[in-house]
Amino acid sequence: MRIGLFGGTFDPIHLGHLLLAEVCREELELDEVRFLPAASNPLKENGPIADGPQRCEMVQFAISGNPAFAVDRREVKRGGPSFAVDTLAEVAAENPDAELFFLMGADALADLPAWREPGRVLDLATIVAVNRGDVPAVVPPGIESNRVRFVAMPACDLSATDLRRRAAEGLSLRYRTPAAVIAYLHDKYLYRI
Ligand SMILES: Nc1ncnc2c1ncn2[C@@H]1O[C@H](COP(=O)(O)OP(=O)(O)OP(=O)(O)O)[C@@H](O)[C@H]1O
Ligand SMILES: O=C(O)c1ccc[n+]([C@@H]2O[C@H](COP(=O)([O-])O)[C@@H](O)[C@H]2O)c1
Repeated sequence: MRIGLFGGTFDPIHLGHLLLAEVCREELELDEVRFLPAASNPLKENGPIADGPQRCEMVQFAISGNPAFAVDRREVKRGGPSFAVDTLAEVAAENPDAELFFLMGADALADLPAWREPGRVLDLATIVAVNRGDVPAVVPPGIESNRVRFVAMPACDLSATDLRRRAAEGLSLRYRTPAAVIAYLHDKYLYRI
């Protein structure tokens, strides 16, 4: 079993996330990709705007109908800063025969040396890194390059920040995130000011 874990704040999930997961699934022949909404990113000063259950629900809507994608709510249930090493250790213990892959964009790879126990993260999972828009993924200093795989994704400029801004300004989110997510945002009046 080859399991991809895709950690993110997903505030909200957008088509860049879905495309990243799909190109990695295909390229690395993953049996499944588990989206892992973080309770909060330990390196970010400001927490997410939508709460954990809301971000999980949006991910669930976005991936519905894709049998290879799943949402894993453990970090939101655990609460506090979400350290990848804790989650990977749990998933590894639950799936002793699985090979784990942790998916991320170039910006997240650049931050990896600042994560908790990056060496142990690399022992537990192969890192799979994609370009973020036109910015290529590059192995940062101190990270063992033979534990990182690169996957090329069609450049996508979308960010959750941009979606939140558009939502606040009442601009269209159509084709930036799945329709069911847009409906949920409208319904919950999320990111409006
Ligand atoms: N357009 C994109 N192209 C490639 N990777 C992306 C893209 N958007 C997000 N990612 C990656 O997805 C993961 C989760 O990202 P996150 O949920 O923080 O979204 P974001 O769009 O970066 O959010 P924000 O704008 O709030 O910082 C990270 O590894 C990030 O690099
Ligand atoms: O483990 C850590 O120390 C660590 C530090 C920063 C970020 N992360 C994880 O990296 C993932 C991407 O975070 P984000 O906020 O860029 O979407 C998400 O799963 C975070 O929990 C993990």
